[in-house]
Amino acid sequence: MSRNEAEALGPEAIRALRGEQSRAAFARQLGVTPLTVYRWELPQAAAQARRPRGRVMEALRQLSEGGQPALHSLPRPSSSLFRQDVSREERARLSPCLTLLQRADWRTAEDTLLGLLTSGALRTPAARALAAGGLAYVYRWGFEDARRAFTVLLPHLDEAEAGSLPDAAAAHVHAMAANLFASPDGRIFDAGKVNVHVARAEALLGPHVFSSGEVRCHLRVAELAAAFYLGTPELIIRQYGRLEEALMGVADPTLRLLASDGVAHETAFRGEASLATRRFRETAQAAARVGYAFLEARNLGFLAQRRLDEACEPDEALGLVRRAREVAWSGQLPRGLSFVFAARAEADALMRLGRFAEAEAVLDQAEAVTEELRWTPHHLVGQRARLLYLTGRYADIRELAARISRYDGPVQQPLTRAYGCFAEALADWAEGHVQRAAEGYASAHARALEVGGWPYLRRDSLIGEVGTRAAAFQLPEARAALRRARSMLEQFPSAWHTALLHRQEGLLLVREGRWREAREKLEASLATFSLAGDQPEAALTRRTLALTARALGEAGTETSLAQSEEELRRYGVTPPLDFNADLPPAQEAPAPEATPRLGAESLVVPFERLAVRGMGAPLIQRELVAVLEGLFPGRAPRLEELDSQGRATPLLGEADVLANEWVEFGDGCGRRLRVGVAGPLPADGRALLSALARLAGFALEVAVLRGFAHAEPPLREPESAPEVPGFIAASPAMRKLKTELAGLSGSRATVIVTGESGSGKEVVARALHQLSARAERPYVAFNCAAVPRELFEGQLFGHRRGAYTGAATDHPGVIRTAHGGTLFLDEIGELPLEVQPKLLRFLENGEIFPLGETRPAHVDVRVIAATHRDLGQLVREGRFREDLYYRLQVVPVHVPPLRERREDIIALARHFVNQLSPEGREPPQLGPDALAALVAHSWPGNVRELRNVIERSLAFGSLPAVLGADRLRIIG
Ligand SMILES: Nc1ncnc2c1ncn2[C@@H]1O[C@H](COP(=O)(O)OP(=O)(O)OP(=O)(O)O)[C@@H](O)[C@H]1O
Repeated sequence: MSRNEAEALGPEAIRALRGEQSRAAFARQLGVTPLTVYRWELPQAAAQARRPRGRVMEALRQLSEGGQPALHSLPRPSSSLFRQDVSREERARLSPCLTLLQRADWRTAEDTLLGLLTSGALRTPAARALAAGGLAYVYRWGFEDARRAFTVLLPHLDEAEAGSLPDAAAAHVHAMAANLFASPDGRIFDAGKVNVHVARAEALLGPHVFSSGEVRCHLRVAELAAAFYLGTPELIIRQYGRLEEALMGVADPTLRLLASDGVAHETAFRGEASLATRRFRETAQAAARVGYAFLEARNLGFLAQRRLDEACEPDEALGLVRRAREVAWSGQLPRGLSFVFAARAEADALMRLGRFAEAEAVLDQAEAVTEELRWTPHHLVGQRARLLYLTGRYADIRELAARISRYDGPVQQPLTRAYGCFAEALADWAEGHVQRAAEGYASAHARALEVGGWPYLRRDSLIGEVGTRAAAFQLPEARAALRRARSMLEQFPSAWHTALLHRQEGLLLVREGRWREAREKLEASLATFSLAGDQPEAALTRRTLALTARALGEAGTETSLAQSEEELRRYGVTPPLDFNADLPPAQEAPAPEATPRLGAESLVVPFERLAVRGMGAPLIQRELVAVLEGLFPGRAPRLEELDSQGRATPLLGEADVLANEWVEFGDGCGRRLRVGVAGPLPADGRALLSALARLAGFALEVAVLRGFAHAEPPLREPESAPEVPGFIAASPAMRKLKTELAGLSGSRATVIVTGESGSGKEVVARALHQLSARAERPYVAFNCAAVPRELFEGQLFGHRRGAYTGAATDHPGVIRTAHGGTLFLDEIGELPLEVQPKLLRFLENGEIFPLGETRPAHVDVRVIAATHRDLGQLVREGRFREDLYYRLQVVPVHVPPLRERREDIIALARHFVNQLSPEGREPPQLGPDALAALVAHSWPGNVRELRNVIERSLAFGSLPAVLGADRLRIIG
């Protein structure tokens, strides 16, 4: 290379070549570190200044000639990069710290790292950042203290953002930051920032970054935690399996433990309850072996809750929580959200033993922690409300409800309000306002669904709704709630909740006049509560049972009633209102006509047939019907699937014979089925039908567990996505999209809608608004491509009169106009570069600076952006800011092109024909040839093109009765 060329690439030339790119981006392009670029740009005389040499110089020269650097000819980044950035001495000092972290020896690691950072022994920025990252790791994962961790990491995060750290160190810092922003602490938690830092770290990761497998695993841990704390099931589902996959490349034992904790939660969320229990147990045990107190305690708390759901003895759960307290929370570690979860299990266990005062003290402690963390109080509402209910403090439940509904903290606000609604319903129920209580439970359920599906609140609300609807004599509604509650319990099983549901069902059966079946349910409830060691609830069920027996005119009921009430008094439980007290005494239907008795031996062969392993679901269903045909000849057995409203879809059997003896059952994955025969059946015939249906239910569940049937547990009932007027979604892809939109309706998360031009992005945005809790507030659409650059900022953020030439009046700006509602930013890719940081700021903290105003304005707006362009490409071209890009990607929604969802074509065409036909005239039918032509076309202009075709066909000539293919004139 000539001397001239070398001189041409002095600091100035390099800065010019870099242009608007960050040092990190420029360095990545050349395969060097940002520090190297920084040194190239120093004045030649500076001590640290360097000049590019060799193949890097060659690449720079290609760049300066307008070409792309031939990256393959550059030295591949290698682990030596780390050697360059951190001196040999520093490495020797840092490496033992890594070992300490891997051994979960937090105290020594803290001492050593603090010593290194304060002694001045680490001089390079990379070494200091790595040490600080390690210390933050100690605080976050060793001591569950995200705030302290943050303070340590923050200065280095700034360096990483500024591009002044080498890639490897910056990747580590971003990964740690992602984990901190995913911490359950109301002052810190920010899912958008998690996204940003995950993306930054990922962009920097490469084979040259030491322990990149570990960093990736950390990123997955952060993403999963953020999804959980944000509480959006769609986001959680998106993470399924990713953490486990990332774990495969990890050797670090501490990190493996941390990740297995996340995997256990994911398993629980998927409804694989027993596997989740096993994972919590294994993680707790493994953490105990290495002396990792925080993780042991945390998993013991979850294990205790799982065991309570599985109906273990409360003493066992208390033992688990006691151990958790011993290892972590008797002064050793600060109390974070893990403490709250453990305390919740503890309070639950204590209440089962009737130790209400102790339970209350535990709940008080836990509540103090949530307040300190500025975290949502909803985790404790269920336990607190139940405690108040059992001890007869109904006014306090109302007070609790009001307090929860007022919660205005930063996390899961709508969900917390839904819990408030739940507590209010309980207060109504306790005071006998059954109708209002039923509505309250229904509304808590609906809100939980709206804000992302929350299964546990839905389960509890549905159980409450069964009893209250029954008490209010709304029997079909009670049945519908029962069906949905059972389906929820199959996906999120809990023996204790099943016992509660049985009791509610008992109440419903009484109201339906089916007293004997009610007794059976109540006995089942009693047995399960006793199994779960819940003495007060068992006593309550015993009392209900005694009341039922009394109504049936049985002898000795007064004694058992008195005994159960005495037992309740001993525990300090106030007996609730007896909702059946005003019913007339039971009058059971006469015994059906005598038919031959069915003995136990008649069960053997049917059981054998149904219990054959290896059958898939369709075979089991057929076998069930065949078995019933054999057992009940001439009674035309049928099998049907039910939706939550009780609407039946026939699956098997003769549809034209009336079946009137039905038994409902579940397939263990949320589907409700029913099997019926023409009745009436004798009592033992009905018992046999029930037994076979149950067995078939188990067989179906086993088939699913063994992988003989495909079962994606439905996360919400299929009818949960309500209709949106004018939004056509006939294809499976669009129906799924609509369900997703309904799931997102309660969150404020920014949504980005992508899809080809004319595919319906704006329609999707509008539907999302209409489905959301903001539906009654403004929806404002703003097309970024339609506004001249110079007016852009004023139009978006508002301006005062005279703020710039031409601003003749005050303008509130579209953001303020949308306050409380939704802002749709169409063609976001056209957003001028200079406006992008301002929009980013608004997305991050809801603050805008209108032109000409001195103070920022706070606005509550949910932003939906849309683009038909490849934003990633715009980022690479430097036309769209990377940070804004990641900020927008919190919830991406893709609208497929029309050619990929042909099932929508006819539905859309009919919709447009109806919409565009002149008013007062009968819209024409689409002829068969027209339908065929519509379906055959490839629709490059998507739905817009389809709309235009229909519009054109209606515009010319008189309106025919049938629109034929000739009138459509599809072009192309
Ligand atoms: N699912 C749908 N149901 C009813 N109408 C639809 C649907 N999808 C699209 N349309 C109609 O098709 C036309 C184009 O839709 P829209 O403007 O939402 O597309 P877009 O993807 O935002 O287009 P662009 O990228 O050009 O802005 C509109 O008239 C809209 O009403």
